[in-house]
Amino acid sequence: MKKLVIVGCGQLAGIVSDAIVSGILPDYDLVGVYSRTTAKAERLAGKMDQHGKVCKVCTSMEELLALKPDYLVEAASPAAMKEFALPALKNGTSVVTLSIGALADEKFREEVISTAKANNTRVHIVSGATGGFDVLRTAFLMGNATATFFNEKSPYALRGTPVYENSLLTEKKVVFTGNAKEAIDLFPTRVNVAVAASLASVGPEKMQFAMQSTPGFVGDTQRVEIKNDQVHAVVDVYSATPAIAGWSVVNTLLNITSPLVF
Ligand SMILES: NC(=O)C1=CN([C@@H]2O[C@H](COP(=O)(O)OP(=O)(O)OC[C@H]3O[C@@H](n4cnc5c(N)ncnc54)[C@H](O)[C@@H]3O)[C@@H](O)[C@H]2O)C=CC1
Ligand SMILES: O=C([O-])CC(=O)C(=O)O
Repeated sequence: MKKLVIVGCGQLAGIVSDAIVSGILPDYDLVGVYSRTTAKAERLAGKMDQHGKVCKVCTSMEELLALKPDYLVEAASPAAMKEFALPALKNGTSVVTLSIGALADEKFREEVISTAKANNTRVHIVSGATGGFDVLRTAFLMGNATATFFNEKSPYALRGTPVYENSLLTEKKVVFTGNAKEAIDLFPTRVNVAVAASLASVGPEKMQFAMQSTPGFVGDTQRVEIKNDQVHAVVDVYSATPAIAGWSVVNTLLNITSPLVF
């Protein structure tokens, strides 16, 4: 059995813990959880307890890592990923991350890579709200690739960001164009998906990114397009809710222990 812990006990973490309870991840014991709001970690651990599973509520990262987990699911935020990835990797704990935006910072990414190598650990980048990383990587490896990313969302999903204005409630507008690095700098918790697709292919600086706000739109469209001399591939995912990102963690955890790897 692999020892698993979760950092960040919100909506997506709940999908992972439900998968454990329902027996979809039989190779994992969820031994500990940690969240900034301890009540959320207690709620998640309480659910495990109801199903006869012992899961410790930790009040610090040190306490969580002292459980010597094999895998840590990061479902908190890119800021949390920046804070916790290196201590986890040094602890012998591999990281499965949703907050891939943290890795757009090249210096941090290089530190993560060297720390993982030195400690025989790995960072697993989940497909999140998109997918097709196999075809993106393959087309990139063939050479001469260019790639673009398009995200469509509701104006309500942009409240609290620098691009929000009331006119978005009635007018369709492309609110941002730039590269994936610039996008995550402007929307630090909302475009992890674009950074992930860029790391699988042309890199954060070379992935062209556009975000469109559409009145009345529900959910998200994430469309990645890659072209080289021979290949033109489009990965176009619409999702009514962010649940797909939580399920992509379940998929990655399954792949880690499966004899057949996708
Ligand atoms: N790769 C992808 O396609 C996607 C990635 N995400 C990422 O997944 C993360 C989790 O998403 P949700 O579950 O919807 O968010 P949420 O807001 O429901 O849950 C996040 C939880 O983490 C906790 N948290 C935040 N910072 C923390 C810290 N430094 N230490 C400990 N706990 C901390 C919060 O208190 C909260 O309980 C998001 O922040 C985002 O970065 C979300 C959607 C798609
Ligand atoms: O727009 C979305 O739903 C994807 C998202 O939150 C992210 O990539 O962080």
